[in-house]
Amino acid sequence: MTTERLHLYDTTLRDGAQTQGVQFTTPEKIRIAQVLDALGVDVIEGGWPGANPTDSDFFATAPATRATMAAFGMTKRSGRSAQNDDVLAAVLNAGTPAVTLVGKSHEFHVRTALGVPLDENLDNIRASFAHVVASGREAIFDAEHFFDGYRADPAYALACLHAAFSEGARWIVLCDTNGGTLPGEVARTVEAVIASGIPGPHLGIHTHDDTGHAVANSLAAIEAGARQIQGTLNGLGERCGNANLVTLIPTLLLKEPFASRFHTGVTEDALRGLLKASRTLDDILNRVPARQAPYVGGSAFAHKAGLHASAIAKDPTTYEHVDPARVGNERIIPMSNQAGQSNLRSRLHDAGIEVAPADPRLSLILTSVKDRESRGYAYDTAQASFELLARRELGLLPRYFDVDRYRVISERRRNAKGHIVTVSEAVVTVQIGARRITSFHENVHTPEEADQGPVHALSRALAADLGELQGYIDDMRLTDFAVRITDGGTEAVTRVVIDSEDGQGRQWTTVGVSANIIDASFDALIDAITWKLVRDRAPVPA
Ligand SMILES: CC(=O)SCCNC(=O)CCNC(=O)[C@H](O)C(C)(C)COP(=O)(O)OP(=O)(O)OC[C@H]1O[C@@H](n2cnc3c(N)ncnc32)[C@H](O)[C@@H]1OP(=O)(O)O
Ligand SMILES: CC(=O)C(=O)O
Repeated sequence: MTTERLHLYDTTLRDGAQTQGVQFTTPEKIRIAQVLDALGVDVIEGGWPGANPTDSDFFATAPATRATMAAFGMTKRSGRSAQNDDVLAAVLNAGTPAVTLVGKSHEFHVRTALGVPLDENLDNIRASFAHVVASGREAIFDAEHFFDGYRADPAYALACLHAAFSEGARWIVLCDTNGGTLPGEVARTVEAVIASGIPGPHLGIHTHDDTGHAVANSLAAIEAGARQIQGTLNGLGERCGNANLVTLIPTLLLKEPFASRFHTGVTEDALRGLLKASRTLDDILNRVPARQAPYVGGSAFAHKAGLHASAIAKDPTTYEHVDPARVGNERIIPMSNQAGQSNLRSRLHDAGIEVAPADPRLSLILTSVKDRESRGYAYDTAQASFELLARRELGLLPRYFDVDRYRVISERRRNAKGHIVTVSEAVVTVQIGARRITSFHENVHTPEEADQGPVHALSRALAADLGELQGYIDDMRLTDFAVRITDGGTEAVTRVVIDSEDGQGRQWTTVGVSANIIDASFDALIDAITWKLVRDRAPVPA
């Protein structure tokens, strides 16, 4: 059966750059363009040349891509010709094969934001697209506020679309700029646009997520006939973001009615790189990946409840809508107070520990997990701490070292130049086999330096000298440290969760709980080091 082509248009580098708190550098934009190209999108909108130095630099140094590169700008301003509009000239001068111009299609915005007569806006759209088309570029019209405009004055909104289309625009993109439209209305409006004479294969959809419906609105537009979908990686974008391509792409490839009616430029193989593409963007933005992101989130295929884990062990399709491997994700059966023996045996198996179903120690481990969770621990993320707990109950945890004592002091004072600094000192004494080792670490930092401080000093002192074990932990690094005040039964306690990684690319999470934040951190640090020693099969010191 032949399928119809859907075109994916990415605007991470333009609308995504309008996300509050996001500021890409040129090298970052280049890297993201390469990720998008490898994924298989059709168009990469690189930014607005002339609007800021980064976007101009990007187009000057843009990587060669299989995807079509588009420069973004706006229709010409009133009072000058398209040829003499310097903003439009900068967009065309970027020399991209495609040019996207945003223009008004809502009479309220023409009157209020532009302050020009309605006919003049139509003339500006026509003149702009005639100019872009004459320059030999693929011309794309982003009809701003189209759905609101159509609701207010359908004839005028449609006239704006036809002004661009009649001058040769290849794509007419209906924008839900304020993100307030719902799927039913999107579908009806797209059908009306097609009925007005703009065929579906020339229609695109650009949605925002202000009601949480950006993806649903895009799908509604496709079902109604639109054939280009605009969106961003991880749903970046102005305010609440744009339609998330990381959600849309697998939906279009794996879900009906889309999978059997359409195809895109994304191959099955590239789809398996989806999680990596999403995480690369998080890495660049220094963001913690959203656990509950559809398809690619760390929890997207995490089966926490005992009943789920039990059925998953029999057949994963019982609780999974797609195979996680198809999007590069994996199944997790976490441990927690919601778990049963199926979760437990699955986690132990992942850790290389086989325990027979009837082994009474399974109940002891479960009881211990549930008891500790009631005191504030959380093992569904801290899988490494869970593994150590289980090994302890099973008598499989080597005794690598004992901590005799630690001391931490934090002092705020003025340094010799009169600047305020915080000095954190930590001393740790450990017993390793027959040796007793005392290590010291001091850091001096400004009050704003969040990655320094007493816990940092403590972790450095602890990892400074572990005798013959030192070689096993030298490549270890703490990557995240999260503190939460939680209700541990009768009173509030502090839960510290630490993420670590090593030179082999392994990442693991540990947890510590105490009324005292330093104690909680210390326990999580000890678990982090111990897990690394267990995984590296370090010999127990004599
Ligand atoms: C819906 C969207 O997300 S569209 C993309 C929006 N993105 C951005 O705005 C980011 C990049 N923008 C910028 O760097 C700047 O706004 C620039 C360089 C484009 C323009 O800067 P300035 O010349 O200082 O203008 P400013 O940003 O204050 O206002 C925009 C002007 O463009 C006009 N304008 C807005 N849309 C259009 C349009 N589609 N066609 C023609 N003119 C327009 C406005 O009426 C306003 O004109 P005015 O100054 O005469 O009132
Ligand atoms: C063009 C665009 O980004 C919008 O209308 O939302």
